[in-house]
Amino acid sequence: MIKAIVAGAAGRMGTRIIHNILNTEGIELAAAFEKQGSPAVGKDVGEVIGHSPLGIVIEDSLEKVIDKGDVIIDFTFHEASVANARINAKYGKAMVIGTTGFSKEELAEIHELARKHFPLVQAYNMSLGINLLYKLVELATRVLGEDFDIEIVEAHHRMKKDAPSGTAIALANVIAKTLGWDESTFRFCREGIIGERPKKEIGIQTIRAGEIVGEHTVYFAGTGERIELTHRAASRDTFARGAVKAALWVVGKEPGVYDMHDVLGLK
Ligand SMILES: NC(=O)C1=CN([C@@H]2O[C@H](COP(=O)(O)OP(=O)(O)OC[C@H]3O[C@@H](n4cnc5c(N)ncnc54)[C@H](OP(=O)(O)O)[C@@H]3O)[C@@H](O)[C@H]2O)C=CC1
Ligand SMILES: O=C(O)C1=N[C@H](C(=O)O)C[C@H](O)C1
Repeated sequence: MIKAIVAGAAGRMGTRIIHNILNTEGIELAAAFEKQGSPAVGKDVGEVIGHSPLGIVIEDSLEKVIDKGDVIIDFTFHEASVANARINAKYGKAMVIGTTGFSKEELAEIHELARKHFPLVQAYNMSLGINLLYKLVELATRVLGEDFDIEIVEAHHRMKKDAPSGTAIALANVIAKTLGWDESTFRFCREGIIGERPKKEIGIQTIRAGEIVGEHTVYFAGTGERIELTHRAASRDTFARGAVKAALWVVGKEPGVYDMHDVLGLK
């Protein structure tokens, strides 16, 4: 039985990840923690996530619980995930990180720590559908190439702290890599007299509204025709299921950086 430690246990994703762990064979909740000072600290995790009591109290740091688990599942905040990866480098537990909003330096540090000290699944989107969408977008980009204008639109709930979404950035990276372009072609917003659209540009636009769980559309617009590839997440359980699958997969792997394509056998 794999023992999981959940970071950000009272958060939107942490809550759904714990429910999914409780409903999945082969994995159990060993511990949960939250940010220092969170009202959830000291409470039974079951009470916090809307479940019957589980006999596990939410702690306020990874260090206090890390000995109890085989894998840490972290969907928190960029700085918190970096701090947790640093702590875990001393223990070598498997890790699943779904957090978004990292700077390049932060992500590079997490990957470097993982390559040396622990197996890590890191992905900005753990749903099966989005991971298939990456493949479909790669194919469409290859076929339609530079003749079509490519734009990404992402929409999320009003509580989301980072923009654009990690998934939108990942989609832009798939497109850029396929075309042999780099990040200088990413165009994050437009305003004013912007002139005609350059050919070598990937637009990335953000909507923040209400309770939208997560939507991504990639437009391929050419002369006389347009293709739109859209993924809509209807519930956070789609991401949580992926995270639990990743946790089951990553325990026992060699130190290194893996993604959901490894987990889902899409490589
Ligand atoms: N990869 C994927 O498939 C998905 C990724 N995400 C990403 O996951 C992250 C979390 O999203 P979401 O659950 O909506 O956000 P929430 O803000 O609801 O949850 C994050 C939780 O982590 C807590 N937290 C912050 N710092 C720490 C810390 N140092 N130690 C422990 N807990 C901490 C927060 O506490 P407090 O509120 O007190 O700050 C909060 O309870 C985001 O980056 C989001 O983009 C989301 C969905 C899917
Ligand atoms: O914050 C969210 O909610 C989500 N964040 C991820 C991202 O930034 O790509 C994935 C998902 O769309 C939900």
